[in-house]
Amino acid sequence: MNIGIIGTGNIATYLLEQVNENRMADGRITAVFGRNVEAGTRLKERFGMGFYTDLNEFLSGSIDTVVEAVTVDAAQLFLKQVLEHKKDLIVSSIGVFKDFAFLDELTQLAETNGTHIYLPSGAIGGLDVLQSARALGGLESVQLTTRKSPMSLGIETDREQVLFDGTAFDAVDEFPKNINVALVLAIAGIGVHKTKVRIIVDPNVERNKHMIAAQGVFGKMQLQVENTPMAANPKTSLLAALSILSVLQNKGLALRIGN
Ligand SMILES: NC(=O)C1=CN([C@@H]2O[C@H](COP(=O)(O)OP(=O)(O)OC[C@H]3O[C@@H](n4cnc5c(N)ncnc54)[C@H](O)[C@@H]3O)[C@@H](O)[C@H]2O)C=CC1
Ligand SMILES: O=C([O-])CC(=O)C(=O)O
Repeated sequence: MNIGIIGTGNIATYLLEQVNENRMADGRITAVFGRNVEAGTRLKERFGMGFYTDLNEFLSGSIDTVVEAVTVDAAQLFLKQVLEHKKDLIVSSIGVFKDFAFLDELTQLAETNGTHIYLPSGAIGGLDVLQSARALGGLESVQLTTRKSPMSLGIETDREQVLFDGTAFDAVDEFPKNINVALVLAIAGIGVHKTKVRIIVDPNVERNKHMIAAQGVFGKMQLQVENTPMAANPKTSLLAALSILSVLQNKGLALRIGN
């Protein structure tokens, strides 16, 4: 598998280390697309992949799978072209699908072109439970409570405070770099308007905590993950980068675990 990455930041660098240096997936990152020439050149010198600032040139090469690791706004610009070039697509900035019509459009494009879109579980879990629970439409409520340090949220405060209490739809606009997990929950569960989100800044926590509570005909679920923030970008949890690596490791295997 020849892998391409869109982005030259924290997740991109982590994947280059794990895949190209440590050989932790059956494939190689052969191309990176980005706008930061200095960062791209540094990555090229260290990991030996091609670096492109022209998306068309990047997508015209021999890559078969593309990992998006930029931002919600940038993902909006690039994702469609990836599928038009008949590449499989793994998305990090899931907030880009706040408008489900865009996800539907991309899904149809993937179907037409015989490719696949992967939405990794990112910094959370429990997506298998939500999908099973909604299989016959009986999932009634999903609530995410995210608790992060001021540093992880990129703000300064010395007191615990609820920063946001509302729907996943509105959370994405206010916290686009922190709440991709709300969107993947909404997609796996009951949608952006019914999925409820609370974001709390807490100077007493070091880890990025996500508590998911769901209820329905199936019963109840409560799941809490306490994530190690990544050194290069504490807004991002290590588990999010690991979940992309896991998609790369499992891609194409005969055995699938979970639904
Ligand atoms: N699904 C999930 O659970 C999680 C998703 N994420 C998301 O993953 C994405 C990547 O995260 P990190 O690597 O930690 O972020 P980062 O901030 O370290 O890297 C983002 C990169 O995007 C590049 N970029 C921004 N706009 C661009 C544009 N228009 N064209 C080209 N490049 C552009 C920046 O130069 C930077 O290199 C972010 O959107 C983040 O919010 C992060 C954590 C969890
Ligand atoms: O990494 C995390 O803990 C969650 C996050 O930033 C996101 O969902 O965007």
